[in-house]
Amino acid sequence: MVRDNSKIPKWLAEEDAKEDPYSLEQKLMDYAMCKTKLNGIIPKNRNEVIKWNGWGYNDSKFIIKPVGDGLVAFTGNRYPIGDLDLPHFTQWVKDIFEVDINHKNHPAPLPPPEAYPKSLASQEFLEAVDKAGISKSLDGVDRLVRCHGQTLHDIYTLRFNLKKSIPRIPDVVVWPETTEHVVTLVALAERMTMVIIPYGGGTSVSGAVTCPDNEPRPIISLDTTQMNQIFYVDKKNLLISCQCGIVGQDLERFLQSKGFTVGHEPDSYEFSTVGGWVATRASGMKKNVYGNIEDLLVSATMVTPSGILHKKGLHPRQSVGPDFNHVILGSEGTLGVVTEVVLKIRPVAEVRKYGSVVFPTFTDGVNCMREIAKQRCQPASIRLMDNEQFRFGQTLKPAGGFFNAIVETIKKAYLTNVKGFDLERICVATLLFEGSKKSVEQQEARINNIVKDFGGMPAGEKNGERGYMLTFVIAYIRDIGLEFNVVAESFETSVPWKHTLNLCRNVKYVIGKECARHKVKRHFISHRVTQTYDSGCCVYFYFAFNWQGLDDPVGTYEAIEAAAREEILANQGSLSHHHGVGKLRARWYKSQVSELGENLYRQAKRALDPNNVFGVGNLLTDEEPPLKAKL
Ligand SMILES: Cc1cc2nc3c(=O)[nH]c(=O)nc-3n(C[C@H](O)[C@H](O)[C@H](O)COP(=O)(O)OP(=O)(O)OC[C@H]3O[C@@H](n4cnc5c(N)ncnc54)[C@H](O)[C@@H]3O)c2cc1C
Repeated sequence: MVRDNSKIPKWLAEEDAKEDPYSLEQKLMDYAMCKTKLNGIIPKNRNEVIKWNGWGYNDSKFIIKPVGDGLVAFTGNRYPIGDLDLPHFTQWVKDIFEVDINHKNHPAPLPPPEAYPKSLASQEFLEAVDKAGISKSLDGVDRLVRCHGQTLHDIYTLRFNLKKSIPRIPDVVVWPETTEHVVTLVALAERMTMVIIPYGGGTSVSGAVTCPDNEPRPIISLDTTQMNQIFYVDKKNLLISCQCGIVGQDLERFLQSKGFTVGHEPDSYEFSTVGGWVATRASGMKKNVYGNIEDLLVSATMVTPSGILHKKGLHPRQSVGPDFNHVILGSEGTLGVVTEVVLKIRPVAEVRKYGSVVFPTFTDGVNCMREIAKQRCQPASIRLMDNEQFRFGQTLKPAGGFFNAIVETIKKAYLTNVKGFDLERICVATLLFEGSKKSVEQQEARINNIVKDFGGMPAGEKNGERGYMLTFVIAYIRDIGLEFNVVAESFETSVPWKHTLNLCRNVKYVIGKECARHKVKRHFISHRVTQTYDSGCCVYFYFAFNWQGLDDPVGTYEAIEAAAREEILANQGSLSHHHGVGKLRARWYKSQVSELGENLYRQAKRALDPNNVFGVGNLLTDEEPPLKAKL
């Protein structure tokens, strides 16, 4: 950590310490402590730490050990299932997908240096970047690892299609460190007819950071990860001011060491950035206590080709016309670069406690979630898995039951007092409580009471903790699936309570029907309710299939997911609760916001970015003049 104590802001020095119980001296000390550039988890050479063609840390992955008929294990020691053999999971994979573990698809290696397309960036641009003191790279690998996010399409292309051709990759990568650097880059791009794609953690699952195939202009990948400075922590007003490239886990590590938290934990928070959260309208698992990103964002600075969009002051609320934070939120890299933000913080909770609850059926579980939301007593996080996901989760334990398996808990209870729990029908909610000891106890008691009314029963703390751990590990499964002919992806929506059960049932039905139509022999579809609100919830689907016998696995997957999305919309679900629109869902954008709404967005784009410097191609399916590339 490098400390910079030199610039204490004027406003802070000028404040009247006498009238303020939080003394000026203390403030100055806090400020000095906080003006900090973090040593972030993502280095410039991101592929040294993170997989370039898959999810997560290089040292963490599912592998098949040559034991017997093949045994799945998870490597590394970052997660609780690290370095463990997973015989139940091995069997599950064989049973569900009928995979042949002896037939492995080997992913393509990184192409050699001469294989990358020549950069289209002009000498004039490169010299201007050097002159401004901004770090840059023309290296093929640096460019390749930033041409994509985490969609199935992206990862499949990198693993299996590179041998045929290299997709459109950025022409140059730049690492600005300040808002001034970004202003310079945007001005250069505007003057030299270039495109900028802001690149944070690259965890997008909507195609939002993927380079548009047909972009003829030079593409700059503006990597924000070196913009990772904390400006200050304001303990009195409970705010943090920082740059946009800070990765979630770095932000939390820093803040928690000072006794605070933002509390925003999307499942990708190990790698996603603050700027990415704002640009995609992210939602964290603990939103019930801390809020979604739109609740946490007090102020944002966005550099656009037309100037800097930034609203004055750090007011708790304003009635000053439409809130332009909401033009920045969800802009998906199409309007400018978010360079700095002020977010709300909270003191770290005294107690963090997990829990789990079993229900006889998913319907009981959803009805209970609805009641808990109605009474507004949701813990920090509450998630309800369907039976398929519950059974799948059970397989991710080593032989001999290292974990306190939920099945054991239920069996014991079944034998003693609860009759009628069918392991083929039950569903499980995992809970995470945060707060004071007393408030957590009260919340838990209240929830357990409601749960009883819906035929549910508590299933222990360990099972809950395990459920949350699995959230992070599940993301690693797709990579090994791809090696054995299984494609997998998730998609999500938000839906009013009264349509939730129908939506879940109908989407599963449509997926089954579409799989049959596309001659998919073995598939897996599962859902969970991940967020709850007064008026509805977020439903998150996992879908995977064995692609044996199919010519175009990704095309087939996309066709089936599109049918599922149509069904979601027909069942009053939204286009997205938190993944965003990107390129994947752009075809439905107009239908969701109305023609006038889409036109309003286009006019905002024209006002902020008239020459389409931020021509990443999200939200809109076309690029009408004047958004069309000008060459
Ligand atoms: C395993 C996994 C789990 C996930 N779980 C969640 C979840 O629980 N909740 C959730 O909300 N999302 C989740 N996501 C989706 C994704 O992590 C979020 O969309 C996240 O907010 C993206 O942040 P990022 O820094 O990785 O952005 P990137 O992927 O780098 O970029 C996403 C978009 O934001 C733009 N962008 C990035 N930074 C800036 C900036 N500074 N200024 C302007 N535009 C910018 C990009 O141009 C792009 O359009 C998950 C994804 C994965 C792969």
